[in-house]
Amino acid sequence: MNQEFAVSDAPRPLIAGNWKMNGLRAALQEIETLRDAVRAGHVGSVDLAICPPATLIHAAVQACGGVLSIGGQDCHGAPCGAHTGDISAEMLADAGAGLVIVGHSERRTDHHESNPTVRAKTEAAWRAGLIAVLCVGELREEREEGRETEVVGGQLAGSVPDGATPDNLVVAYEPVWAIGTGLTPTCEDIAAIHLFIRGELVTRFGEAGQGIRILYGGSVKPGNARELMAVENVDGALVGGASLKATDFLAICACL
Ligand SMILES: O=C[C@H](O)COP(=O)(O)O
Repeated sequence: MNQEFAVSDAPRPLIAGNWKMNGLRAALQEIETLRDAVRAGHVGSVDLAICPPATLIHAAVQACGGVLSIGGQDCHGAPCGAHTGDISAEMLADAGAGLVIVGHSERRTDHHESNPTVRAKTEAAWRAGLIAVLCVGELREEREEGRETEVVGGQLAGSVPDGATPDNLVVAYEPVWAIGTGLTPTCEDIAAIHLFIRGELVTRFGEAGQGIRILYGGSVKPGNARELMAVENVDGALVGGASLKATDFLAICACL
């Protein structure tokens, strides 16, 4: 690693909330609370994003007043066509989204999404001008077998297209066993796998790989965020449950 670059030009942190399948229109109040906090100067030098359900994206874009990014939780690889129930990256962009989560473990599990599928979705995001927040992470048994770098390395190699830059890609490391469980890896374990991911990105993309943000996700809460966000090569967080309430989300942001 280029230590001088890492110290002087560390990426600006990103705290992204993934609401998953939660949120009716009343939840837009949470977006308004975040907007007001940013406008009041209560959020420091950190980028904020919320990925609500697709039904709320357009309204969330209106509610956020341009002071935080709104994103999708998934997109199809094609721009349009006979894919009932799916949403294209172009549709997300048309609704005002600036980013989209791809390859979340809940999509990889529930919808059997493979690495080539995630790669196609990432390319679709880029085609539509969106930042792809690409998720990787091992299962509990893979961690217990000491295979986490093998698994994550395979996901990166298979899912990340050529041409990644800090402006079009964010990687989110989310150990599947830590999602929604209240469990988190140790800081040493997070440091080790984030360093591994950084190395893979630099090997493949050169200096651009130094600037690609690597988020940690999995049971990030106000009570543990400070310690998790202080880990080297952790450039922010992908937050699930604790992003549903603006007060919790802002408390996490305050830890950076
Ligand atoms: O996308 C977010 C992650 O799946 C983390 O969810 P969680 O914070 O509820 O564990």
